[in-house]
Amino acid sequence: MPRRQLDYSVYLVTGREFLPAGKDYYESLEESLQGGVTLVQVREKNADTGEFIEVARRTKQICDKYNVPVLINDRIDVHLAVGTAGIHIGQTDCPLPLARTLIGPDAIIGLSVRNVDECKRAIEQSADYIGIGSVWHTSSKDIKGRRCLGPDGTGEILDLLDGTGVKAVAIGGIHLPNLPQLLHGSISPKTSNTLDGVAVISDIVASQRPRESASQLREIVDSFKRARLNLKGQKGVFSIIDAVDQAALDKEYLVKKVEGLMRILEQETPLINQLTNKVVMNDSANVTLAVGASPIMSTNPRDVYDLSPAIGACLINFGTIDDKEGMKVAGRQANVNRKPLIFDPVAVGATSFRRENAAELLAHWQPTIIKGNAAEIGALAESTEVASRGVDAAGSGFKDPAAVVKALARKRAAIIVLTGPTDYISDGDRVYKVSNGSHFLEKITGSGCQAGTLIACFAAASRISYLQNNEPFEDDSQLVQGDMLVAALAGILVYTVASEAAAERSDVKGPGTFRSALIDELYNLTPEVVRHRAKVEIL
Ligand SMILES: Cc1ncc(COP(=O)(O)OP(=O)(O)O)c(N)n1
Ligand SMILES: Cc1nc(C(=O)O)sc1CCOP(=O)(O)O
Repeated sequence: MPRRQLDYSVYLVTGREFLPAGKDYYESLEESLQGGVTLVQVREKNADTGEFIEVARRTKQICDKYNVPVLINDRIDVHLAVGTAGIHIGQTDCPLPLARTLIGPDAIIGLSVRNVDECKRAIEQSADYIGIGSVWHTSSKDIKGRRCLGPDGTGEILDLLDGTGVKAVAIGGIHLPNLPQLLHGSISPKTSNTLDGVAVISDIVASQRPRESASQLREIVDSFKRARLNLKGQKGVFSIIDAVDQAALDKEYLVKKVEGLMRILEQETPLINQLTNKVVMNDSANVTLAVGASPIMSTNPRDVYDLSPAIGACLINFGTIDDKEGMKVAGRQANVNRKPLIFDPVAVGATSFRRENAAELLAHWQPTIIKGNAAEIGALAESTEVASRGVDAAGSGFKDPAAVVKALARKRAAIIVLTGPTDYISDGDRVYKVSNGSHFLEKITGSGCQAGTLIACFAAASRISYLQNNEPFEDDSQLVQGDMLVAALAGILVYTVASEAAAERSDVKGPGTFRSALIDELYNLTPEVVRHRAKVEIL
């Protein structure tokens, strides 16, 4: 007979040592169950056996009232003494096959997994579920010397579970503000497998109001699961929001969408916060104004925190990486406030310093759109193709650029924009190819950065368009609202079409005059010109 199925959605791991002063453990437990905790693990690191059994017994008594199963951390004897649903064991605890022999076929066994190899073993040994961790830094356990997996590392492990029946929760540093980031960022790149739930200690146990803490986590997990059910079969990361009939998805449809976004920018003037490099700051602010949006270049951590609710989108361009703390706060708050977050990882492959900083930022927040040239996208995709071929000016640097952007979009759960003489944009499902542009773009500094700025402007417009026109779609768990694939296309198309118009002007004699003409052409660009010139292919 198959073992009973548990609901892993919000998995409370207990920790009496983390209770706020004056809060009783059993009272906190009961409140968290009322908030919607679906599974409880009794974890006692300092109690002797008698005390552990007593705590587990009373915990089970309370959980039984709410029909919530209880598992025991590490101790098979305590599980047997209390008659709980099963155990959770770590890599250095009783080996799983032996534990299975001792506790019988009906009990649940969960196993901690820190990497792909441990996950393979857990599957071979028929674990019921795995606890993947630590996702982020945690103060609830000493994880010194261990690399935090981040959402993407979690997703790599989830890929192995698809079709195995083994369930998965993530653990370590999970709190309400980073939960949507984790759920989306861990969608597995190859199979689109997702977490079955999240395991937390401090977010609930250390709370003065565990009922509210549990219920807020539960709302987000439930909403995410409902959204994934609605999306069955769709692999794109953000196509969800503005899901369109595939038959309607032609160039005509896309250009019409871009035109609509251009009008919204002019009417609504969204504020775009740009943490960008010193070389391009002035031009980035000017192109923002030229398309109708409003620039602000704030980097101070306190300031970006306060600004976040008011902005339409946030751009993080880490050209000179002077303001990492501000970048961390701005990106995290963009996630928390569900604002589009555009990441331009300038020269990320060039030095280990840049690679490490990009990894740190990407573990801290979830970008909506990542824009880069071939070398940058190659570095993020961990591809050696561009480095070994050299970025040739006539191509993208990749043999199959469409496949690269598609795979990276799935890996990072973000829209990927690969810029170059031809631009490629993907959400992991669809790929758009844009062949507009001018050779002058390579002759001015910061053209890629300006493209990133315009993508941020149109992402803000797309969000506004969604809020004006659409029924809310599982808002609790969505990282952003609006069609971000079309937004990325709009940013690229408007920029490259304006560059063509600028290059054709008789007063443009070289890069200097081109630079000014480009701002003028962006300012004067009409939807009709975009329609007329657009060279967009749907691959
Ligand atoms: C759900 C879940 N996942 C992982 C762990 C960690 O277990 P373990 O590796 O045994 O470490 P300790 O909890 O014993 O410190 C867990 N407890 N629960
Ligand atoms: C018990 C535990 N195990 C981890 C692992 O990585 O295996 S992290 C962790 C602590 C989780 O606590 P919090 O939710 O407060 O971060």
